[in-house]
Amino acid sequence: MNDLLTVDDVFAGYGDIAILEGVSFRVGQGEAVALLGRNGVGKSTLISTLMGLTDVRSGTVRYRGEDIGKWPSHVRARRGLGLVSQEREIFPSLSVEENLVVATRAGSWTLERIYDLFPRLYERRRNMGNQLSGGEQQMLAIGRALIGNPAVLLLDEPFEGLAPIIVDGLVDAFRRLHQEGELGIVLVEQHAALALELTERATVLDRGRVSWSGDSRDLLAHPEQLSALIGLAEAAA
Ligand SMILES: Nc1ncnc2c1ncn2[C@@H]1O[C@H](COP(=O)(O)OP(=O)(O)OP(=O)(O)O)[C@@H](O)[C@H]1O
Repeated sequence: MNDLLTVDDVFAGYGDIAILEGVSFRVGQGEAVALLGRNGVGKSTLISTLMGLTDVRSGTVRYRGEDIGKWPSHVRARRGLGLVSQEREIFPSLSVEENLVVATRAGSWTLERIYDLFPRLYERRRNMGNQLSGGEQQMLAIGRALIGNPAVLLLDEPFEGLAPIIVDGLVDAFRRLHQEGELGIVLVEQHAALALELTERATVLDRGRVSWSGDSRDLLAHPEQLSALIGLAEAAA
């Protein structure tokens, strides 16, 4: 498989605070990788590192084989890294459609294709960003990332805080995106079992280091190992 993103032995953090200590990670085209671990182990920091938003002390981050360590985050976004952060980052005073239009970059993702994936956004296209439910905001955040026509989609806890029926809809959309096979997807998720069902491979972090990396099905088949890695409550979620 062609790797889109490759992280090799990265040490990174915020100013003098070291968070990631020797993390290696990769995602290829058409592949979904889960990023798991207890609260505060560095999952979001790794996503931020991929986007160029942390201070990298050593190690390399490559995109399509090219060292992108010096690329600012807006260049990474323009070249193909699409981020859906926990903050969602939609414009509250723009309509749904305007939010999508301002994020558009040329490629196969168009307004029509976004509305086909999320019919709810079509129904709400004239609503302002601040007039949306949490689930609709998350659909819009994912739509905004997709219409930027990324090669890699980075999803930081996309199902967090949403009602089960809304999560089901987002999970369906996730499966569809994955089946289309165009994107590399990184899924940060607290609900480990769900994340493992949705992905081929998983990386588990523990206090800034990789504690496990391998086939998602293997970890799903060994609940005792999963709970030892990430805690009983998270494994059962
Ligand atoms: N901007 C920041 N400046 C300083 N420290 C930070 C910053 N952001 C996060 N941290 C710290 O980095 C560590 C890792 O946080 P991070 O958000 O990456 O963990 P996480 O695994 O994503 O956790 P969660 O599941 O709770 O989101 C934590 O100790 C956190 O307090």
